[in-house]
Amino acid sequence: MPTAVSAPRTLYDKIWDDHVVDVQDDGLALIYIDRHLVHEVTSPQAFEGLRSAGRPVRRPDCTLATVDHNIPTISRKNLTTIESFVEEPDSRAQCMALEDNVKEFGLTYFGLKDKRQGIVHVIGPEQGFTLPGITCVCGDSHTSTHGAFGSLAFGIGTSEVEHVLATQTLLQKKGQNMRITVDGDLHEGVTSKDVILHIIGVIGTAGGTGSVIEYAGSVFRGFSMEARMSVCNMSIEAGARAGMVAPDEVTFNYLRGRPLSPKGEEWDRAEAYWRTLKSDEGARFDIEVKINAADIIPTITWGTSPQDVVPITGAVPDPSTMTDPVKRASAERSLAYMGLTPNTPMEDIKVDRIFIGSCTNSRIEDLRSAARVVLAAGPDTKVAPGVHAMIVPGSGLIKKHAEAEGLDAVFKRAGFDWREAGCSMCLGMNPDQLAPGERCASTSNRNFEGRQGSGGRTHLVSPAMAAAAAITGKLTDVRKFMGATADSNVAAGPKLKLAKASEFMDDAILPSPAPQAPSVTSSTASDLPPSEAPSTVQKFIVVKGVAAPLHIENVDTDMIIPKQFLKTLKRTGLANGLFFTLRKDPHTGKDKDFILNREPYIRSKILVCTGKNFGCGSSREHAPWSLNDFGIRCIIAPSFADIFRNNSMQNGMLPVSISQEDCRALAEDAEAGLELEVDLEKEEIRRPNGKAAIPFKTDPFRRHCLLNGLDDIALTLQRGSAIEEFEQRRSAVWPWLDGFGYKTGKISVAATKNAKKMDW
Ligand SMILES: CC(C)[C@H](C(=O)O)[C@@H](O)C(=O)O
Ligand code: SF4
Repeated sequence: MPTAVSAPRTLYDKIWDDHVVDVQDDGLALIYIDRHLVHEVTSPQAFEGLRSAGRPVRRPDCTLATVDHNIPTISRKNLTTIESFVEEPDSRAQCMALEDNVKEFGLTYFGLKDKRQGIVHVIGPEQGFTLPGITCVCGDSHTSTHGAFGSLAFGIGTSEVEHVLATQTLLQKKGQNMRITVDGDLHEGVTSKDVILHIIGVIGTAGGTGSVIEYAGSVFRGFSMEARMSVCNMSIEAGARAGMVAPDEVTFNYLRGRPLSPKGEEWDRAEAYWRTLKSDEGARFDIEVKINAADIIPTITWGTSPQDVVPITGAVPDPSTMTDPVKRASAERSLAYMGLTPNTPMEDIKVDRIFIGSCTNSRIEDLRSAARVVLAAGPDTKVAPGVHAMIVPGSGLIKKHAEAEGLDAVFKRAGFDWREAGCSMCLGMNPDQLAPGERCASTSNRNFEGRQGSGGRTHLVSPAMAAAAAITGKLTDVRKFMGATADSNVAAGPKLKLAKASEFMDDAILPSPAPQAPSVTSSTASDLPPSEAPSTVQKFIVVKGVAAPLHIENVDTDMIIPKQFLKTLKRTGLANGLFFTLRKDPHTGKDKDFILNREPYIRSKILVCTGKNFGCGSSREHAPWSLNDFGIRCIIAPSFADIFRNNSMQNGMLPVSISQEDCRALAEDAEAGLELEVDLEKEEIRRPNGKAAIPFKTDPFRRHCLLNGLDDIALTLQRGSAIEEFEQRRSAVWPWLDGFGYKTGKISVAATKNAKKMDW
C-alpha cells in the first residue's frame, strides 16, 4: 500500500516502505520476504537448524526449491533417481538432502525429472514466481537478477536462509540509493553483457557497496527482460546489494500468462500497483553515475576480477604503468595467473574452452544471439579445432524452447556440446570444469582464480562474443560476424522458428506438497518456545591474539574457500579449505609459503587485510565458517562486502572496518608477530608496546547480539504478532502474493505466540 509521504521516493524506497514489518529507533528494520528460492548448496544447514529447534517453514507457499549447482549436465536419458544419477558422493549428498528436506517441510520442488528444473535465477522469473514490487531472497548472491522485474531481490547466507524459512522476514538496515543511467544508442554488436561489464569497469567491484542500484535511461528501457536480467544479475559483481529496473510494458508482457503470475482481476489489480513502482520525479539518490551508451564497445575481462575489463579492441594492460602499489601488485598477480603478457592484443589470445550458460546468460535470447553468430559465419562453420564449446541452457524449459526453434541443431551441426540445464561450468561444482591452464571465453559472471576449475583461466564475454571465439579459437570482436555477408549467410541458413515461452508453460498449478511434521532431533528443543531454543551463536566480547596481515584487494569468497568445500551438510570442519589455493600446492597438496601456514600466524585469531572490499562475490557462509574453524574470530579491513559482513556476524565473528591507513599500521604490528586485542565492548583495538588504541564503530544492535551471543531467529519470533498483522494486510492489499497458483496455503506458526520476550 503506498504510504502517505510527501517527499518524492525512489523505486527502492517504495518497495522498502511496503515491506517494513517493524522498525527500531536505530533504523534496523524487520522486513517481510515475499519470495524465497532455495537450492541444494546453501540450504542443508538451514533446514537442520529448523529441525533441531522444532520450527516449521512459515510460508511454503512462497518458497520454491530446485537443484542446480551440483548436478551433472549430461543427458538425463538414464535418470531414475538423483541418488544413482549424481556420481560424486558429496554432490549427491547435497542433492539428496534437499529432496528429503522439501518432503519433510512440504515445499514445492523442481527436481531433475521436472522439465521446469533449472538455475534458481532462471526458473523464478520463468514461472512468474518473481514479480514486480516484491522482496525476493535466496541463499545465493545472484538473486540480484530478479531486480530486473522492479523487485528488491538480494542474496543471503545460510543463517539468513534459516531465518527466512522460520519467520518469512529478515533483519535489514536500509542501503543507499544509487542510480546508474545509460542514455544514448548502443553500437551494433554491443549487448547487455557488454553494458554491465563496462559499468563494473567504471565503478569497480566495490562501487556499489552498501547500495541498491537502479538502472535508468533509454538503454535499459529499450532492453528485453532477458537483457535486464543479465544486467541486474551482475550488480553483485559491482558490489551492490541489489540492482533493479522499474517495471514497464516490457515487464508486464513478459509476465502475462506465466504459471504463477496473477490472473484475471488479480492481474488488473497487480498491474495497477506495479505501475506505481517507479522513482518519483525529484527523488534523491545518494550516488548518481551517468554513462554514455556510445562509449561502450564489446567488452571482455583480462584479469581475475570482474572489474578487469578492456574493450575487445584493446590489449592486456601493463602493470608497470600503474602508480598505486596495491593495484600494480594485484594486476601482476592476475596476469601471472592468467598466463598473459602485458600489451598483448586481446584478439591474439587463444582459447581452449567456451562456456555459454549461467544465470547471467543462459536464456533464450542469449542462445539466439550465439546461434546467429554461428549462422553468420557461414554454412560449414565449425567450432575451431581443439576447442571444446559447451552450451548449457538455464532451465529445462529454455532447452525445450531452444530446441523448438531449431537452435540446438545450429549448435550441434557446428560441433557445440548441447547440455542439460544447471549451473555447470560457471563454478564447476559438478564435473564440468576447466583443467589447470585451460583458457575459457565464458558468458558467466565471475573470473576469479580457480572459479571454473583449479588453475583455469576465465574471460567474461557476451554470448555472441563467446560464439565468435568458439569459431575462431581466439578472443574475437563479434563485429567481424556482422555486415552484409553475415546477413546473407543468416538468410541462407536454416529457417529458425520463433517460439513463445508460453508454449512450454503447460503447468499452471504446481504440485501441492503435503508437509510432514518437522522431525525434531534435539530432545529438549521441542519443549521450548522458539525464543528459548538454545542459541548457537558464540559471544564476542574481547579477542586477543596473533593477527595475520594480508595485502590483497577484493578478497573474494571463492578465494576464501573454493567451491569443492561447499559440498558439505555441516557448518564445521572447513579450516582445511580456508584460502585453499593460496595455502596448498595444487599438484603436491603440500603447504605453500602463505602467511597462514607460517608461525606464529598458524594460530591467528585476527586477520588484518589492507585491501578494500573483503569478502566480495558469492554469498557462501562457508567463508566465515572456514575462518572461524581456523580460529579467526575478527577480520579487520578498510571495507567489507555486505553479505560477508552479515554472514560473519551471524556466526559470532566481528568484521571491523577502519581506515586503510589504520589497517596498514595494524598490519605492521601483525608482521612483527605482535598480538592485537579487539574489544567490542569498548569498541577499540589495543596495540602492543603502548601504541594508542584504534577506535571503531559497530552497529548497536549487532554489537548487542554479539556481546550476548543472541540468535536472530529467536528475537524475530517474538515479533510474531507484528508479522501476522503484516500478513493480514498483505493478503488484503496484495492478494496475488499469497502463493498464487499453489494449492497449499500458509502454515500458521502458533508457537510464536507463546514466545518469551527477549531483549530486542
Ligand atoms: C553457492 C552459492 C553460495 C554461490 C553464490 O552465492 O553466488 C554460487 O552460486 C556462486 O555463484 O558462487
Ligand atoms: S553464478 Fe553460476 S553458480 Fe552461481 S547461481 Fe549463477 S549459474 Fe549458479
